[in-house]
Amino acid sequence: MAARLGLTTVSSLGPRKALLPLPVRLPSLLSSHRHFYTSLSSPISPLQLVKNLSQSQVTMSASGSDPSPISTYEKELAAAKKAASLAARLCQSVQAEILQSDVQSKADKSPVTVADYGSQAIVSFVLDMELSSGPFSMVAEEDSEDLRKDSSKEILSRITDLVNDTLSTDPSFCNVILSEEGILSAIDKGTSEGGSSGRHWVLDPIDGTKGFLRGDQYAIALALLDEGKVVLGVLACPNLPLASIQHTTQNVGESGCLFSAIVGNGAWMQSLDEGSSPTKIQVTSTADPVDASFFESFEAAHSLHDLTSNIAKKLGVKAPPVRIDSQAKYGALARGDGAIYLRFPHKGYREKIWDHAAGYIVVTEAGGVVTDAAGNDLDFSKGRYLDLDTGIMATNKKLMPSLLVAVQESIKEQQQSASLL
Ligand SMILES: Nc1ncnc2c1ncn2[C@@H]1O[C@H](COP(=O)(O)O)[C@@H](OP(=O)(O)O)[C@H]1O
Ligand SMILES: [Mg+2]
Ligand SMILES: [Mg+2]
Ligand SMILES: [Mg+2]
Repeated sequence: MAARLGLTTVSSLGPRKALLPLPVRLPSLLSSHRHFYTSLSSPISPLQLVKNLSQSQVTMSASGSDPSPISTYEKELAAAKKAASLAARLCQSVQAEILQSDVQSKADKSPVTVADYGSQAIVSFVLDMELSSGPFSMVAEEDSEDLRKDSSKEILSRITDLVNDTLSTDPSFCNVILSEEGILSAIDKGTSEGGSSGRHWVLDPIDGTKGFLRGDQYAIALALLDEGKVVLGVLACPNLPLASIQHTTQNVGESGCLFSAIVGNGAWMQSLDEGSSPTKIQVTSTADPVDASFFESFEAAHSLHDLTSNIAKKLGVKAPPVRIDSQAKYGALARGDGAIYLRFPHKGYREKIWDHAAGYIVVTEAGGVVTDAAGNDLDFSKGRYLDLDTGIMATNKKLMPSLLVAVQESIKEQQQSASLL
């Protein structure tokens, strides 16, 4: 099985559109979006713009292999897929030519790139445009604080170009040009605290930034919370092979997967290519740990590899761990490439909801189970952080009881040996 999956071929974006000298004023019909624009590349009436947007919304039919029946969150799912796919397109163009100057360090020393910011701006903008009715709340990883500093002028200009270039590839947004202030305010729509009431989008614009920088796996992870529950999730994984990664150590064949799920409607996967159709996916049905293999973080700083290998040994797993970055692990698990995902961060680390919400619903709708180390369901209703016992594990329903025992025994042993030191 793949120990590390590499980079796929990526395409570059086309040339920037020239700006018209006179900004077009948008009437009150679009007032909530007005701050986004400096100008439009050709005159277009607001009504036409609204029509273009609604025509572009993809609706899923209940026929063939498509998900059925049409559910409550259908419109939101179409918007989420569109937003994540466009963000993936932006990320692919940056990963193709990643420059050291495009990388910044956040206050906590974690890396953030022009693609993290650009992806967040695109998703925020597209969701807001496609679902313009009602209040919009989003809990997202990035904010604009560092970008508003004088030292970030160049980087902000690059992000603005990237976002506009990417939007220009979509027929519904090809006449839209965002200003730098529009980019900053789109990013800052992600500052919600979430919680147990109302609807909140949850976004990780690039999950696995370290993998992204290495040219490995990453994901654009977008979910919707409704009254504190995850009801919809989309995971765009541009570098994940479409074929199973169970038996290969190489990144062979075509890559670019879009996973999606609506509560009660199963989990689905399709190619990130335009016009692809989703097919239903399911977790593996294996009940024998000897046949099982497990995923974990590539980064040892993100999960205790010693502890997870002890858990796997106790359970009877024979295969070595498959270490890949990001929530691509949840996607691969949901389609049965492996049987278990283990994540046991170092003491004191607090998990954030955007690192798990989309992966959680994709796996649970594929028939899997995701819990903390005590076997409790994950609670996404407590704000920006997950409030949980020790770690996170995901597997199928048959393996979960023995996995829980192995996890609890291993944790106890680890605590005992720590107390002897
Ligand atoms: N010390 C730590 N322990 C656990 N997770 C951590 C961590 N430091 C960062 N992370 C999280 O791990 C995520 C990546 O997970 P993975 O290891 O599965 O690729 C990061 O998401 P970002 O890349 O979005 O910042 C970040 O939120
Ligand atoms: Mg993340
Ligand atoms: Mg991230
Ligand atoms: Mg990060």
